[in-house]
Amino acid sequence: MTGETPPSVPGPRAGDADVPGRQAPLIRMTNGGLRYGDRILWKGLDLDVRPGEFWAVLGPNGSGKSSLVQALLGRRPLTFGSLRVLGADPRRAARHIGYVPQQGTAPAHDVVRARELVGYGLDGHRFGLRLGLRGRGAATRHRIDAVLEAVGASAYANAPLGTLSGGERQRVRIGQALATDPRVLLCDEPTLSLDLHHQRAVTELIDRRRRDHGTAVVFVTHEINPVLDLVDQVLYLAPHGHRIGPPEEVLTSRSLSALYGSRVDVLRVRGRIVVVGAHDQQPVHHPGPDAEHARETDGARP
Ligand SMILES: Nc1ncnc2c1ncn2[C@@H]1O[C@H](COP(=O)(O)OP(=O)(O)OP(=O)(O)O)[C@@H](O)[C@H]1O
Repeated sequence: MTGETPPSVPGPRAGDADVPGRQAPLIRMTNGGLRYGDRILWKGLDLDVRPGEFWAVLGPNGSGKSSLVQALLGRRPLTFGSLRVLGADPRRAARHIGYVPQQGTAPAHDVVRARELVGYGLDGHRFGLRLGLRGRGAATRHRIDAVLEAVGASAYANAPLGTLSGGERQRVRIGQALATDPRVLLCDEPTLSLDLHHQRAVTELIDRRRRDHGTAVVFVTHEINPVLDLVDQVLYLAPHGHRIGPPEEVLTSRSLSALYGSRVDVLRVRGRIVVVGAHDQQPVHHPGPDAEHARETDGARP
């Protein structure tokens, strides 16, 4: 769709060789870390996000989930380690990354019409404003219409964003993120403050994209249950380090108690996960330089 050749993906990491047929990662972070001033948000992160995978990023307020998304977008350089997206510096891969931000528009976006916002996605002007759709070719207009239809937003294509409900706006934003045919989709709490019906609609749109096109999804959320059936890997960022693995390995009482440094109970009730004692509203205090990552001490990482 973009007419550009995407940057190539990296070769195998040590250990990949014993997994025949495994696709090369679209995102590879090696020993990644981020620090603001003297505060380390996270460090020692090794991520391999492969085509079609759905990653959920969980953790309490202030644990650095959005900062991780900013790093993957190439807006926030890592303090430690290395990051390649489609085998390149993330800024070079930006054209192939779709980004769905949190609810709540910048006021400047309120007057922008839904089809204009999708148009910015097509132009690669996802993060700024451009004026009007005049001068665009018929092919572009058709593409915008097709995207709006795919996300179920045709009915309000010409409505200013400020007049749409939260759920309607999120559909349009997903359209904007999908407009360039992204190979990686970064979603920062895209369902926050949506009702259950709209949460489901939004996650279905994202899931359909990865199933139909092999787009890798990184999905930041405070609420795992609406996406639990979709998740391949969880990255849990917490006060005492981080943990990576499938939900059944990461979301356990033992694992979360280690991550929070206090007793946390994980209960499974009718297919839902209930976490008791994780103090999600408590700001993260920072691991000192000698703090071990829970996944390193736990010894249960695959
Ligand atoms: N540019 C910055 N300079 C300094 N500190 C920052 C900067 N951006 C974010 N922070 C701090 O880093 C911490 C992590 O922020 P971030 O938004 O990544 O957390 P989060 O896990 O997404 O939180 P929430 O769940 O509340 O959205 C916060 O304490 C925030 O104040």
